[in-house]
Amino acid sequence: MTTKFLIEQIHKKKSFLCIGLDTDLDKIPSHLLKEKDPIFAFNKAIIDATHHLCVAYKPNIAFYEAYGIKGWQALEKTIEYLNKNYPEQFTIADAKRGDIGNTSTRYAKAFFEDLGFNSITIAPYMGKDSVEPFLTFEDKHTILLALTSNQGAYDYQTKLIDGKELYKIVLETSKGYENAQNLMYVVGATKASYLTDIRKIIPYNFLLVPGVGAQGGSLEEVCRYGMTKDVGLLINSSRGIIYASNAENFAHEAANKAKVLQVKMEKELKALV
Ligand SMILES: O=C(O)c1cc(=O)[nH]c(=O)n1[C@@H]1O[C@H](COP(=O)(O)O)[C@@H](O)[C@H]1O
Repeated sequence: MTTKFLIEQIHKKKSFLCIGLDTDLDKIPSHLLKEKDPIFAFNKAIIDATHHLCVAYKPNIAFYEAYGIKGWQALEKTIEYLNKNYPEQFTIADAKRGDIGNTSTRYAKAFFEDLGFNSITIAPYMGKDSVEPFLTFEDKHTILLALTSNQGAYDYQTKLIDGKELYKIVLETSKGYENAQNLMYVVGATKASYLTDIRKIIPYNFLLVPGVGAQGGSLEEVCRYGMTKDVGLLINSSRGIIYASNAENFAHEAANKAKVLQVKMEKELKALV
């Protein structure tokens, strides 16, 4: 998917919401457990009920790998369902991969070609040759972890190297990678106050911003400091939407939670024009 198409979808739907499909058998409504594939049944219901309120879905791969081959099959069915029925949705494999070049090439093939995701999250730690294999795919996006939402982000990411924070070095260095136009970055919503500095380094790139809802980040603050004239933001919420209810009408309740965020986003988009 091109970035231009993603921006068009954001304006069409008046939303830059990404719904995280962090599907956990211990948390989904118990009536689904008798389904042949409870993970897919849950995802399908959530997607069908929320697709008009969001522009992206982000399955976190850990939640599928945790169930072995069955989890992997549920992931495959979910991305196939999205690509077939809602091809306008931007899909993110939250896999946080990155390895030596020839291994990264295989990861890229797995998520971009075999599974058909539009994008993947990547850890920058192993450097240029671990990231560039993902960037060679046209109209696929590599979402590099810059400043993450968790407490551990302060262990390394904000540490100074020659007087500069490590996350700033990640941003500046990656701008020089081949096909850097295919880069997006992760910045946690809990780190909104850093966004002014971040936008000085990457004024245009899209940011994937997790951490609103369950982790306590503020959508309004993220928009205040991180929004660009082309929006430039995909704000993710996972648990806060998909586990809104355990009742039979869980998908409807999830849509209600998504709607609350979409309405706030519509307001932010109005202020932009
Ligand atoms: O790459 C991510 O998506 C990510 C980066 C980050 O810094 N923080 C973060 O929470 N995430 C992911 O975003 C989702 C957040 O989920 P909720 O806290 O339930 O909304 C999870 O899938 C996390 O793995």
